[in-house]
Amino acid sequence: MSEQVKKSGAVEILHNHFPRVEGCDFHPEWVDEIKVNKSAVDRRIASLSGRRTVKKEWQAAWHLKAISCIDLTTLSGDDTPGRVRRLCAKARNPVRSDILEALGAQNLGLTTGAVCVYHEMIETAVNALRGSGIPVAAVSTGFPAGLAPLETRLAEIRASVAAGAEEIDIVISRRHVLTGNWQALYDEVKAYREACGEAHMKSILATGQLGSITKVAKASMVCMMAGSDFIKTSTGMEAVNATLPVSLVMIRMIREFYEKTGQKVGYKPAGGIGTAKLALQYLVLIKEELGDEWLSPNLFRFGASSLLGDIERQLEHFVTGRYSAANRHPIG
Ligand SMILES: O=C[C@H](O)COP(=O)(O)O
Repeated sequence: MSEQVKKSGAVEILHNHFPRVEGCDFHPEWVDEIKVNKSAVDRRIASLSGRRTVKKEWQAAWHLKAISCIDLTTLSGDDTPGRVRRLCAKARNPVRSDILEALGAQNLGLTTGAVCVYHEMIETAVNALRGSGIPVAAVSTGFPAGLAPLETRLAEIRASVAAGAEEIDIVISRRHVLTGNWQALYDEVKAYREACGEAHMKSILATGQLGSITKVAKASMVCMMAGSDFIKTSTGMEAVNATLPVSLVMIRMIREFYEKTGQKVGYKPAGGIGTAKLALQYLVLIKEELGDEWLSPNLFRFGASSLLGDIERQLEHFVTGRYSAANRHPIG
């Protein structure tokens, strides 16, 4: 492995051997005191691209790190066991062996962070990933709208855990945020957490539907109080999904929750993150705002269906000097 790739501590695969977030009692005053200065957020994000450029071996190392943090996702009405098996094969071997060898990274044990599917595909994914240590994440609670009856949503979580999902991505009821009913949001997420048992829970806020970034910040805080292991931006199916400004607001809430409780909550931007360049901007933001500890699959994931293909393409360019067609890097 090249010295820089090695020195960067590019990848550590620690699937799920990480304590659950406990959460805490509901503190309405923590929600009331939250205020977000939108222009300050926009200025901070505008300064991001000019502040740090990562080149050559360092860039390759960051790309490998990004891969280790991907929840490789397929959430489509026409998903088939065959597609899910191909996706799982890619999760096990995310980068072509000739590229890894050229990077000297063939012994890294590189995999994606998880594979993310609908409930019906859990069994296929669990079988295809057996022995790899890669967890299966299942979207749940009536994903993406979350408007099934509460008992149905809770039963879906329990069924997905019983089927072998180690991570459950729940969707919150957006109406609780839009009407400012923070107690109802807390109760809902806490009930989801209980239904998850030992499975890790990621709470999807659907930020593009919450009306304002102040509401995003407040909803983030409530979801963490209720015991979310991760907070996640989007289902990938809203009109607006993950953005850097929204991410800054959410990770500052993660920092604030850590300062208040000592509990480390993970972050998962999802939806529309399809290029290696954008992925690196997210990693820089995490590094600068939360520090290196959060740059690990235990505390950071990308929810993405096509990002891996672009990163592999950039890695191939790094080792060969040539760009290949995107269709030479199929995902599933
Ligand atoms: O959570 C994952 C998203 O649904 C994936 O979104 P994407 O297809 O835009 O990468």
